[in-house]
Amino acid sequence: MDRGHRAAVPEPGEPLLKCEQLVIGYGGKDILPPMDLVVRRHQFVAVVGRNGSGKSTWFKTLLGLIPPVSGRIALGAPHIRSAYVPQMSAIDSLLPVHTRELTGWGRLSGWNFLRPFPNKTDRQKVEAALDTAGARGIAKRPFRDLSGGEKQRALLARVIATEADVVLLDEPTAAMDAVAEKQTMLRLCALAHDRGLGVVVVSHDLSVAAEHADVILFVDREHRCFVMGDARTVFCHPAFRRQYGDDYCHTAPQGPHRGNNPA
Ligand SMILES: Nc1ncnc2c1ncn2[C@@H]1O[C@H](COP(=O)(O)OP(=O)(O)OP(=O)(O)O)[C@@H](O)[C@H]1O
Repeated sequence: MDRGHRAAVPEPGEPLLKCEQLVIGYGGKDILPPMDLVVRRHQFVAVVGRNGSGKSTWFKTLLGLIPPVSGRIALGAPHIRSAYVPQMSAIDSLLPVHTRELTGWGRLSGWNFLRPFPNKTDRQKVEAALDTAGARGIAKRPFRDLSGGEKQRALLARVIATEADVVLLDEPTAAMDAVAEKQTMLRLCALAHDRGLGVVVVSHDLSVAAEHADVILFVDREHRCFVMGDARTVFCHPAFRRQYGDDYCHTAPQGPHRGNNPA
């Protein structure tokens, strides 16, 4: 298993996003117990769990799209900004825009939507984001004509263009082939480790999550629990084995528990 890129991983830094006794759910009814965790700069967090376990609900709560049942979400500092890539099924595929324009939307905030990117800095940031996401080859193509994996690359470019401090990506490689998935995970690693973002990714590919993430968050709505730690800590935990069996524990890469302690 390729873990060479970890050698240069800096220690997790400044807290970006904090969950303090956060309880998520719908209509005031919780689906998981209270959660305390911190997403830090330079950290790549993978969120795993069976279908319906609460991963997207957690993301939506972090983004303010769903109110918490109780507890608190806090930014590490007032200037911290977050950005989100939803699941593919949540994206309107009929969007009448090209990839470059879509990436430019990542630069929109406040009243900026009134000007179609005349600003040189914005244009440069968009081009850089297309390169970073590996989306230059599809920059001129209409979003609606792209394949599923290409659409995901375009959305990655858009989220990079935001220059957010913490990015939340819900299954960003679900439609990609194995090569594109690996490239994308390495790009996300570079965003975290080299550029110092906090990167949080929902993934159903446990091997890929184990290979790339510094920290794994396992969510289990059925048994109302979650486990957080490095791949071995999580994959060998009884709660995880109850859902996924023992195989992942036997093959889990060994690595330091990077620690993601409550604030
Ligand atoms: N608006 C809603 N009202 C009530 N329950 C909901 C609502 N949206 C989702 N749920 C339920 O909350 C639970 C968690 O859903 P969520 O979408 O967070 O799961 P997930 O872990 O992201 O699943 P998947 O891997 O399939 O994307 C599910 O049982 C789902 O049916």
